[in-house]
This record gives sequence, structure tokens and C-alpha cells, in this order.
Amino acid sequence: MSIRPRRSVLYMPGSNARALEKARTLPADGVILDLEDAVAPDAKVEARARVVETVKAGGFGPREVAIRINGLDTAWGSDDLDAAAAAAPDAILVPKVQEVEQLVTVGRRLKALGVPETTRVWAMIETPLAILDIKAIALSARDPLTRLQVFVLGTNDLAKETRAALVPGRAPMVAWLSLVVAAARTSGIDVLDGVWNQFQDLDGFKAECAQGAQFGMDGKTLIHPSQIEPCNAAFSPPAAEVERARAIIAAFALPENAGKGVITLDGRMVELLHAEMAKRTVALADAITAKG
Ligand SMILES: CC(C)(COP(=O)(O)OP(=O)(O)OC[C@H]1O[C@@H](n2cnc3c(N)ncnc32)[C@H](O)[C@@H]1OP(=O)(O)O)[C@@H](O)C(=O)NCCC(=O)NCCSC(=O)C[C@H](O)C(=O)O
Ligand SMILES: [Mg+2]
Repeated sequence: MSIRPRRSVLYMPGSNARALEKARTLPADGVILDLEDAVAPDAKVEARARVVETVKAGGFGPREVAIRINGLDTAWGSDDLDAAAAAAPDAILVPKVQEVEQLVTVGRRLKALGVPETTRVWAMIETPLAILDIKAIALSARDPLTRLQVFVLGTNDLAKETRAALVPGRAPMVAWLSLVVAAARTSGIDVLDGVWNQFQDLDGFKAECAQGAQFGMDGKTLIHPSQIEPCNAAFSPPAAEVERARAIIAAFALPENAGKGVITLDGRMVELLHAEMAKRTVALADAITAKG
């Protein structure tokens, strides 16, 4: 089982040269070089050129690199997509995806441009229509044309579009967040939680990381470097969980348990499904260790 950790993915405005420079050294699992909401209209064209140059220059090591383009219904989206395609990052993040057709359009363009299949598509889930049509959007990942790999929650836009409050604990959004995770799991899509805006409130941030991890999300999107380390910790399997997972795998490998579907380990029932979960936990832990 091969897993790419996506615990922490840091946005940086494409217009901020200093931030882009730091992208190669920060301990985030990934970075999103943003051309959309973090960049003012007057700075969009210059930011696009800077982001493309940055990605082409490489040097990101194990960090996954995504470019967030503007929507294809804006004045910049089409040129952003062509420019991002030429830079061939690990992923192109499409904002405000709310119907499958948007992903098909992007997939067709990448194919027509001959972009290597290693460049995948990530979709921002941040509108009411996306939430209501999340099953169809997730299932579209089964068509290789879409290259769909990751859902990125846009909780700020969700708050804007629905008028739901952004409050600690996120009670107004809980149903949407867990629905997105369930849909993603139908089609092998990873889920990144939305950002925590009050970046100086690290306790609040840690609580939201823990909540995202409990929902089953794979990681969280970030806005400030100070959020990276606590986020990595929150989305890494705890040592005790990894130890227990290794014990479960070892127990099922014992000759006396051969062919069994259920066993007892330390007074608890353990089924083969727990062994499958344990293998994933160990694979994730090993992938994190391998990153160094
Ligand atoms: C939020 C910020 C504007 C704060 O900036 P600032 O006050 O300058 O931060 P600091 O002085 O504390 O910075 C300290 C050093 O860290 C570097 N830094 C800061 N932020 C980043 C970053 N994101 N990436 C890389 N490096 C960063 C500074 O350069 C300083 O470095 P040094 O010079 O060496 O001391 C700012 O953090 C920021 O712009 N964050 C990103 C904002 C962003 O990208 N927003 C868009 C994505 S969020 C979104 O759109 C969500 C979604 O769509 C939704 O709907 O919810
Ligand atoms: Mg948004």
C-alpha cells in the first residue's frame, strides 16, 4: 500500500515573492501557489508569471506543489490554466467546482495540451451546489480524464455563500464536511480541510485540526508557516495507534490465526477489517517516517 502524506498544505499568494521563496524550505507536505482569492485583480498577470517561473525552477523536494487557478468563468482562468499546464505542477487546483462538467473541461484541456498525467486535478469544494452534488463530483474521479485526486474544502466561501457562521466547533457545517469525506471515499479522493483564519490563535487551530482528523480528513490547508508543525502532528497517526496497528497485523499473521476472520487481542475483538485499517495506519506512518 503506497500513501502520499497530505497532512499540511500551505497556501501562499502568487504575488508574494518572499512567500514563494520559502515554499522550498518549509516542512509542509504540500504548497498551493495561489492565483485566485489571495491575489488582487491588478496583480493577477504578474503573479501568474511568477508562479509559473517558480514551479518550473523546481527544488521543492518531497513537497507536493499545486497551482490554484482562477475560475474558468473569470477573465484570468483560461490563461491561468494554460500557464499552469505548461509548468506541469503536481496538481492544478480548480476553485468553486460545482458540477462535473467543469472537471471534464479542465481534463480535456490538459489532454489536448499534452500535459503529463502526473499533473493531477484538485477541486475546491466551497459552494452550496458542490455540497449538493458532491456524489456526482466524487464519482467523476473514476474517469481518468478528470485526473481528480483531492477535494480541498473552502470553508470561507461556504460561509459566504450559505451565510452559515464560521464558529469554533463548526456546528453549522458539520453535515457538509462529513458528507464531503463520505463522497471522497467512494472514489479514492483525499480530503483537505479548510483554513483557520485566526492564525495567531494556535489553540483554536489545534482544536480544528483534531476535529478534521476525527472526520477522517487527510490533512488541512494552511495560511501561515506557524500552522505547519501542529498540523503535521494532528494528522500523523499517534505512536500508540501505530504500535497497536502493528500488533494487529502480527496477530493475524500467527499460524494459529490463519484463516480466521475474527480474533481477540488484549481483550478486544479484532476483525479482518481492523487488519485492513491497521495496514493503512502503518503505511501512512512509514511514509511519514520516510519523508524524514
Ligand atoms: C495571513 C498573512 C497575510 C499574514 O502575513 P504576515 O503578517 O506578513 O505574516 P508574518 O509576518 O507572521 O510572516 C512571518 C514569516 O512567514 C512568512 N509567511 C507568512 N505567510 C506565509 C505563507 N502563507 N507562505 C509562506 N511564507 C509565509 C513571511 O513571509 C515571513 O517570512 P520572513 O520574511 O522570513 O520573516 C500571510 O500569512 C498570508 O498571506 N497567508 C496566505 C494567505 C492566502 O494565501 N490566502 C488564500 C488562501 S485561503 C482561501 O482562499 C481559502 C478558501 O478558498 C476558502 O474559501 O476558504
Ligand atoms: Mg475560496
